[in-house]
Amino acid sequence: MFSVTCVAPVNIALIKYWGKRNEDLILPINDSVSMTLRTDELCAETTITASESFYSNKMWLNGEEVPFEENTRILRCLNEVHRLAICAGSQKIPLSWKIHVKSFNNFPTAAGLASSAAGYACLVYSLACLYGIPVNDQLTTVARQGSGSACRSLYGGFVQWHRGNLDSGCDSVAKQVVSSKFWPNMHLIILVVNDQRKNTGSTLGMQRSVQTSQLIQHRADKVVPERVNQLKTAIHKHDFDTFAKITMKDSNQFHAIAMDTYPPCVYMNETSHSIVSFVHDFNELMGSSLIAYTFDAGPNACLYVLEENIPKLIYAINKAFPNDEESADYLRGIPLSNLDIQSKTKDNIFREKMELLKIQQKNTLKYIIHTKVGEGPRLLRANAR
Ligand SMILES: Nc1ncnc2c1ncn2[C@@H]1O[C@H](COP(=O)(O)OP(=O)(O)OP(=O)(O)O)[C@@H](O)[C@H]1O
Ligand SMILES: C[C@@](O)(CCOP(=O)(O)OP(=O)(O)O)CC(=O)O
Repeated sequence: MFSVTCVAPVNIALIKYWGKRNEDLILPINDSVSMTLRTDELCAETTITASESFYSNKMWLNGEEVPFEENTRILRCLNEVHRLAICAGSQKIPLSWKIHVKSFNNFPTAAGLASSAAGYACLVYSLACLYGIPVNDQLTTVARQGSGSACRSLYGGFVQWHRGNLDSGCDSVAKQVVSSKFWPNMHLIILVVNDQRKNTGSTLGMQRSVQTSQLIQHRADKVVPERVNQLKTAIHKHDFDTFAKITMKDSNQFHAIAMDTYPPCVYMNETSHSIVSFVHDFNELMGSSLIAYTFDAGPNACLYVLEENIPKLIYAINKAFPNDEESADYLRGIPLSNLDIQSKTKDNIFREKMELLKIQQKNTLKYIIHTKVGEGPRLLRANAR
């Protein structure tokens, strides 16, 4: 009996993947670029056991058994890893042995917080560790077939998923742009507006967009290629202002396409839109873009911010989105206590500016997660008995 336990991170796209040119192989119509988050706050943890005595493949997600043999995405990942093991001549364990997969997410599943990205990246990475095959660009083509965005979670830092041109999908791979060490003070504040299961999943939503949106092809052909280059240049130069503008514009364009879909996919809600206004008001008052928002297929806001600007941002969030609770349950993740938020209340000019922010109703945010750029998946344990 062999078993491995691994963790894999979530990634949040700056340039969004939305639309497939091949549904089975999960081949996208455009490149995308993301930032991988550290695993301390958001991760999937997966244990895979292979044994000669298991009769069938089984899987449990967050403690509940879920179908394995009926899930074509999981089967495809397993078959592809087997194929790579054969190609690599790896004979660590017999491919005929059945496996049991147990996976947990330490955050809400299927709520628009990229659980499928962390989950499939963790599954594929764990299979690679189990069968002794290397983690490289080829492995990202396997994670891609679990969930498109999962291919980007196999690397840390900033990652580009190249759409590729081949029908086989061999060139539709993720590659690291820069490691997490390159911009270590890049943090993320997630404003959780709703952590319930969402209405239209990404898979169905983007399928409908490809079929009905007249804007989507223009985005893929004309807008994204230029944006990807500009964003990568901004990352290489540590140019937060440009990084922020591109990120916000791309989030807005993705939601414009979701709305151009027929029937429309409405992912953002009233609170999401008030967060957008808040960020623009804050940046305007500060005289440059200190925060960038992005929204995936749900109402929750991901705010990119440099570490040195977090005290200002948290002060402003508390002002504009007042909350009765200030417990650890409301402010989750990297502790804010060691950040000098109080000193901002003594800065008169800053305080006066913050008086101009529009105040929302109390308790509109459910909770806040503070995290930062992080590394790719890692092996926690391996056992042989
Ligand atoms: N740890 C995991 N291991 C394996 N599969 C997982 C795991 N977590 C989630 N999944 C799969 O991903 C599905 C959820 O994907 P879905 O795209 O609906 O939500 P999401 O990834 O949280 O949101 P989004 O992709 O819009 O950010 C689950 O139903 C399950 O099939
Ligand atoms: C809005 C997004 O988060 C969409 C993610 O879509 P998925 O990767 O969940 O879709 P499938 O490939 O069908 O599994 C944007 C992004 O992460 O790039």
